[in-house]
Amino acid sequence: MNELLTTSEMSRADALAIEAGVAGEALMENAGRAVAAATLALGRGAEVVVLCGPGNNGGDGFVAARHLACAGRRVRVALLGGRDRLKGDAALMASRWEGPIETLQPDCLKGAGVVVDAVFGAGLSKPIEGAAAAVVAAVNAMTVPVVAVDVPSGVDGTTGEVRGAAVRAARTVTFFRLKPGHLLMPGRSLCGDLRLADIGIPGVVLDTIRPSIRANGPQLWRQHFPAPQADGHKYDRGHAVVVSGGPWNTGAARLAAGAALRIGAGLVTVASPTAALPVNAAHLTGVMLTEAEGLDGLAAALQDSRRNAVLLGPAAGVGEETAARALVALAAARPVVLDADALTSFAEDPPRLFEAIGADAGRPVLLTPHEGEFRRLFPDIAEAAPGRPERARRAAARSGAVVILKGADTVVAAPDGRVAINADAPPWLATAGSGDVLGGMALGLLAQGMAGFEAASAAVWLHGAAANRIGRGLIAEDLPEALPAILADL
Ligand SMILES: NC(=O)C1=CN([C@@H]2O[C@H](COP(=O)(O)OP(=O)(O)OC[C@H]3O[C@@H](n4cnc5c(N)ncnc54)[C@H](OP(=O)(O)O)[C@@H]3O)[C@@H](O)[C@H]2O)[C@@H](O)CC1
Ligand SMILES: Nc1ncnc2c1ncn2[C@@H]1O[C@H](COP(=O)(O)OP(=O)(O)O)[C@@H](O)[C@H]1O
Ligand SMILES: [K+]
Repeated sequence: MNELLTTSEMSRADALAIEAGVAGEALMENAGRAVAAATLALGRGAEVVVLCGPGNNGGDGFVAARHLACAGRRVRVALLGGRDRLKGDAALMASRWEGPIETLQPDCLKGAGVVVDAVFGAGLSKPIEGAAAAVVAAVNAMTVPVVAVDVPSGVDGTTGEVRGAAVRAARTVTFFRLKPGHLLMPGRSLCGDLRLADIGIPGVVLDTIRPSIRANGPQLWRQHFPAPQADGHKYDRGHAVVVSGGPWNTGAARLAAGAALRIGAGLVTVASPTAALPVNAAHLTGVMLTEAEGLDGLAAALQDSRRNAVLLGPAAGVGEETAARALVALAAARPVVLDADALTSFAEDPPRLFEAIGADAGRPVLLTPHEGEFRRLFPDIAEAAPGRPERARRAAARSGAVVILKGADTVVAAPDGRVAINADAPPWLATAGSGDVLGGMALGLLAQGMAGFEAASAAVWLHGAAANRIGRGLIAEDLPEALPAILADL
């Protein structure tokens, strides 16, 4: 059930269900009935105003209106555009609505105690303007609960972006499977409480559609998650290496190293420039320390093949020195996580990085950019691709790396096209050093042999889960400490 369907995949699901013998009319009837059921308890008997658009979303609205009226609610219906524009099942459902149909405009909302928003759903094809925009503004100025049908009108179901204007709903009822736009920002913040209704589309249609986007959660990677063996040795759980910045910039590497150890790497070593050895030594206990001065020093530290995964970037400094170190790490035939300054250091010449990744396509490389770092490495993709999942997917395909595009709605994409969207992280996770901890968590999972996409998705989810457990007041140092309880629950 963690598949997410783009709007075009959803219309394919609809068509395949109809091909398999389910009546389109029945799908719409079930959808509208589910909306009515989700609306009935709201507004304590107050009048419901159902706002219908010219397509099938409006058709669902007509069905909901009929069921609400049958259940004894006072209901008014307003339609955008003439009734003669309605086609197919939507026209049929409008004909089954026995009450009057008003013209959609802000005045229709007078006296409403609950609003059902059935203006636009999956068929949103352009920015909302004119009369529809005026109604959206009027709805959002009210304090009554709004139930959105499929998506809040104005939210793009595939990208979560607002086109022109969008309704802010208290509840959203969608059908068959969630859509990416329910989890991506700002869409997620406009949906309110999300409900998923079964409308009779058989699950087997997914075998044909093969959706590539999923909601991130343990279902996606639990079976790949490393479990310590009773007779295991610490070396069986990998030896992760985190490259430290200079003497004034060492904290980020230690945060990452602590997270790698907490998530189960058998050993973790900070590889430090000579001048930073004393400060690192003064702070490290379970994490080990080794000298890695300059490029030769790093290459020498990575000679030991038991050191089987490397993270570079946190507080590394932007410039040629860091870019060259990243190339040394990538040349050493083991999983690599590149974060922060290691990404920005390739802003002048991103293909140089992608070539080095491509030189050994067999091992996983993770890139962990936030939006700003992403734009520096993939400026054209950031400009042109519609929505964060597509941006991350194109970046992964181009770079050959798993891309973790960080934010409130972190997206993980693999070069083979798989995408996971994370929707559970709380806003207090945005705090100094939290990205370094995420890099360390991903590193620790790679060191334990987890595959790239699964390691990245698991790290992102556990990072958010740790933040939820800690609550407000979180600082980055707390995140690794919260992991044991979450791992125990997995
Ligand atoms: N698929 C399924 O399994 C099921 C789907 N179901 C329901 O169907 C919904 C999708 O229906 P849909 O495809 O008819 O699209 P919908 O959202 O009603 O809008 C299309 C109309 O709006 C118009 N329009 C668009 N944007 C506009 C704008 N900015 N400003 C002005 N006009 C604009 C657009 O005009 P056009 O683009 O043609 O010019 C067209 O007339 C889906 O969300 C779900 O609720 C359920 O019944 C159960 C089964
Ligand atoms: N509004 C938000 N809600 C939830 N998580 C967020 C939000 N904003 C940022 N994050 C997360 O916080 C972390 C910040 O990482 P990053 O940008 O690298 O910051 P830093 O460099 O300070 O560590 C990322 O994991 C990101 O996904
Ligand atoms: K809607």
